[in-house]
Amino acid sequence: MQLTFCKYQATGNDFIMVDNRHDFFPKNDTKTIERLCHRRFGIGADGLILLETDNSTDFRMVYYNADGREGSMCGNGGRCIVAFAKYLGIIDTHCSFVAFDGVHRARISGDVVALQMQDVSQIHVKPKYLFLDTGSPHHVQLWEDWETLDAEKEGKRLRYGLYGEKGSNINFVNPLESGHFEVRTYERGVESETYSCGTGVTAVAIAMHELGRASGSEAILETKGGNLRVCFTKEGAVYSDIWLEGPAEQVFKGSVS
Ligand SMILES: N[C@H](CCC[C@H](N)C(=O)O)C(=O)O
Repeated sequence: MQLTFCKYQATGNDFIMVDNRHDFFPKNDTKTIERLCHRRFGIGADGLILLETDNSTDFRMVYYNADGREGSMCGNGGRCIVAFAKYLGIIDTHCSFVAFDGVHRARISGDVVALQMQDVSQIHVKPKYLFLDTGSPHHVQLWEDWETLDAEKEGKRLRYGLYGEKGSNINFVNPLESGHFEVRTYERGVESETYSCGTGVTAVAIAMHELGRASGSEAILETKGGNLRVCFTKEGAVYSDIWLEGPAEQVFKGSVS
């Protein structure tokens, strides 16, 4: 298979982007997707994303984790595909697209993409952590010994220990000054720590607000790959108008056979 692709990154969360509007991509070939994402044997990426046609929105996003399996929503990937759609000339500055968890609106200005996430109403608050779904499942836990945190080891332990085979993404949080949080994320499907996770920082912003650690309706999340901004409104128990904003850029183009 001759495959042309573009490589994108958003705060260090990186993706292989493929224009699949002609429906040529072997979507059930888990092994090929895994190999393309492999950092030694392939292009290297945290995930692979297909841009496809959709009848009622500007395009469809199909997201695969680096293990080759179709994942749930990806916030950073969602921001990258908006930049890709702009590059392909499909959209201008505003768009809507459909993904795993429904329709998203987005806007792009320079290299900054803001993406609207689905409303969140179910938040499980446990004594040591919170669990919520922001398009993907997320465990959010405050972590005290930040400097010595082994996110890879602890993430794997919680991902399998608490959530079994289906798993969850695991976020560790270090509160900084008001409304600012440092976040490290272990991603299921990649099965390691990534530089940043969009649905993850969205979950962290909401979880911190829920715990009363972020009084306003905005949070700045500092990840290994840079800063992201999440804003939202809360009415009753529902978080709505949730926007995830930050940089997303094309890194290179290429082809593989
Ligand atoms: N990196 C992604 C999250 C992918 C979620 C994926 N790991 C799964 O649970 O299927 C993001 O920016 O939101």
